[in-house]
Amino acid sequence: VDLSTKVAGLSLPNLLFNASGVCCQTEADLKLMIESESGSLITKSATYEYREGNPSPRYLPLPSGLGSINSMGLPNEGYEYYLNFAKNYDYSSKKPLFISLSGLSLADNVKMCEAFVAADLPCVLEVNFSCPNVPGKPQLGYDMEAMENALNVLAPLIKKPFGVKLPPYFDIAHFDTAAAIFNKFDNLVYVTCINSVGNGLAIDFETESALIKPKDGFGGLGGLMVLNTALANVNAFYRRLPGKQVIGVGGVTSGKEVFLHVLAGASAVQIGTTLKEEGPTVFARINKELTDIMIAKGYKSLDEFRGKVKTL
Ligand SMILES: O=C(O)c1[nH]c(=O)[nH]c(=O)c1Cl
Repeated sequence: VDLSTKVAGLSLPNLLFNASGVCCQTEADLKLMIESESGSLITKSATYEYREGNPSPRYLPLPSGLGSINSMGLPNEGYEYYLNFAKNYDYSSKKPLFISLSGLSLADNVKMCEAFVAADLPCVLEVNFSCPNVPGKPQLGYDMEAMENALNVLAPLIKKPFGVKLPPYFDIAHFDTAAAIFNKFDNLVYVTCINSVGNGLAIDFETESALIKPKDGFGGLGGLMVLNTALANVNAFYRRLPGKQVIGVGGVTSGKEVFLHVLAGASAVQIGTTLKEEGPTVFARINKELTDIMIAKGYKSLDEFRGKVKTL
């Protein structure tokens, strides 16, 4: 069976890669991704300056096994580190490169995009709209006016095809409003759904304490528990963004959830919590599981069932 796919004009030998933030902060992490059976790789969201991030514990798998919680606080090496990585990347390799940018202000996003545009590299830029915005204001992805203003500045600046990373939405009117904004930008060629489900709280029964240190224990939720929200966001934007693509992420533990993400409309599928817990061998395992599922169901390629989720 053929697990290859195209996203933003890039050809991926298979549809799987890392969720931004997992196994992608340092060159050592990114080397593990290059050596893995993933079809691509994306860097940790970059800010203009290096960031240490929040105090630990700041990421934990949940005792229930149903997912994870994190309040990393955007730890990253600073955008020039990833620009340098992108300049030295072997673009003749079969794995295309995605770069995630998450400026703490529109001005920072502009400066970082200008630097990448000036370098004119084959990697694809993805702007993270789930990034913390002005304190006291909602994250960019939940401020529709601010999101449109940012795209009015960044889309023309980036010029080439690019993508955005979106928080989960939970209201049909929000899917409609967000999609109407994205449809105004021709070079916004894909959306990645979903980022973690924001501001969950994990409490330990024995110690009666929050599990993570930052933000009184509040953090983004990932893993199997967010699968159905992820599938809804993938399918909602698949239906609303004709001519654009969706990268699905959220809740992937096996080939089965990858199959569901593609049924919902995903062109590629990212793995976060399960990659963090299992390591990069997860890609070989899940590619095999998906292959077995496709053989059992009689599909030879992803196109045969992409977006074909039935309704009753
Ligand atoms: O705390 C983080 O670094 C973080 N954590 C997430 O779950 N999603 C993000 O986009 C970011 Cl930027």
